[in-house]
Amino acid sequence: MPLLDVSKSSSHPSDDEQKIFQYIDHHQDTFVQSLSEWVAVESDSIQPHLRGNITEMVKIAANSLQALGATVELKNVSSQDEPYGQNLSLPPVILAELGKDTAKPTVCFYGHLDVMPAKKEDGWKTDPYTLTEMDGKLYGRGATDNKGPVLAWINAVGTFIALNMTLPVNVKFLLEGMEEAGSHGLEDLLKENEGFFSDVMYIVISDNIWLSNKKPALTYGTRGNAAFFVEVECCKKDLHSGSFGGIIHEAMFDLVALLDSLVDSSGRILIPGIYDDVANVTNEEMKLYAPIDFNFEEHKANIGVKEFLYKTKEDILLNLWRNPSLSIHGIEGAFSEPGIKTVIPSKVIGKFSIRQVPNMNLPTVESQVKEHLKRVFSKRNSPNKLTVSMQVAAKPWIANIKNLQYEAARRAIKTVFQQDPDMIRDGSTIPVARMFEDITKKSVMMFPIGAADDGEHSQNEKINRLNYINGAKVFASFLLEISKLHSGSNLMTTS
Ligand SMILES: NCC(=O)N[C@@H](Cc1c[nH]cn1)C(=O)O
Ligand SMILES: [Zn+2]
Ligand SMILES: [Zn+2]
Repeated sequence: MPLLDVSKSSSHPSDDEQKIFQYIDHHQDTFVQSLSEWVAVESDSIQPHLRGNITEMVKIAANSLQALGATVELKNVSSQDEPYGQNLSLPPVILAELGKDTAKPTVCFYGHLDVMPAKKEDGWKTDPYTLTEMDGKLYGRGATDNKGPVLAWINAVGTFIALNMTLPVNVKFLLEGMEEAGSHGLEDLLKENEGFFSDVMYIVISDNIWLSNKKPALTYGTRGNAAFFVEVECCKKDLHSGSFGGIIHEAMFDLVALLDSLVDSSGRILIPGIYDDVANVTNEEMKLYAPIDFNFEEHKANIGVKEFLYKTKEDILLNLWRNPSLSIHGIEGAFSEPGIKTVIPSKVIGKFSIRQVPNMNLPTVESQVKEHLKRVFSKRNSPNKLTVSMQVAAKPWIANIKNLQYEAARRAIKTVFQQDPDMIRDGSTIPVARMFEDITKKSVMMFPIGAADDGEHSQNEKINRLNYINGAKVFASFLLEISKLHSGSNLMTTS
């Protein structure tokens, strides 16, 4: 039975790696300039009127891949997006490939080119679409989620080509532009292009962050997401609260009561049955938590909270990674600008989502949520109209860390960062991870390069220059390692 001979994994860069790392160091300003050009495109997938920017961003990325000599296809997505009941076309998805050597393994990298909304007025120190460097940190929307890591992959592959070095593996790229909205249309696209994955052996995603500001990590699980709209309508149009307040059942009264029924002050979800299918924690799983380097004070300082809901490292990680959580995101239709507008909104939509985990089932979650909200609403004897809909349905993902690509990534991290990674899960959702496994049956690994304090989705999102540059190095080293491991040169046979 072949086993990995870990003792042979060196942390000293090979001659090829030294040449590659030197090239990356010498070209770091060019790489930062490319990131600046990418960040300048407001490729926001949440606001429908900005959809054209995503297509522009897709074309820029396609050009970068073509410049490497890749064969690039822009695939139209057959399904339509339906925000607010309007049909809107979806941006194309990039399928690209470099190398077709049947003797080499094929690694496919997935990334996304869209970003979360950002406005300077939200509390950014700098313009979110002007990459700005301060103290070695590159601030800008998408810097870490996910334009920086996508470019780090392109820079890693580009370095082999610039140095006239043979790529150690065949490389494919799948880059999409709707991830932040829940990867609309991607499932259909994967099904329509199964042939693209026929020779792919490993799929890598670099769309999350480490658990620490300094210590690298590899990720083996993410939660899913079931996002809901709960809409209450009380009248045909907004009303003067002096003329009508006190005589009608206001939509906001109902909505606030509904939202308040979802979760208690300890963070426990109050929807009956929601915890029934959550997988039990095994001893083997608990053993993975012990060596993790989790710094409470650093984590609190990164986000500016006084305390967490839980007191121990284990409880925090269990509740972040493998227990469900419910968050309330906002209310559409309610006045939220500065000042006070003395109006009764006619229709309000509460938005919340449940990060679900193995072995929760999405249709079950959907009916539990709908039943619960209907029950709470019926007790209020309100004449208003209630509509509940599930807007995003993304499944959780969990990997086998014994897979060869985890060993290759661990070795690459050891070479570039001179330490072993934390083996972590992530509370957020990358919808495509589980889609890939379900549709292509290929194994997926998450290989983050961003630090815990990068502020994904938040104000002042950033990536450290060092992480971005070392990201290119560690990805290049990974390609060399996977090729070595694959060819068996580092495999040991035991009887
Ligand atoms: N970096 C990954 C990420 O932020 N993913 C989004 C995806 C999503 C889930 N529901 C809607 N979008 C996330 O919020 O986890
Ligand atoms: Zn992302
Ligand atoms: Zn994101």
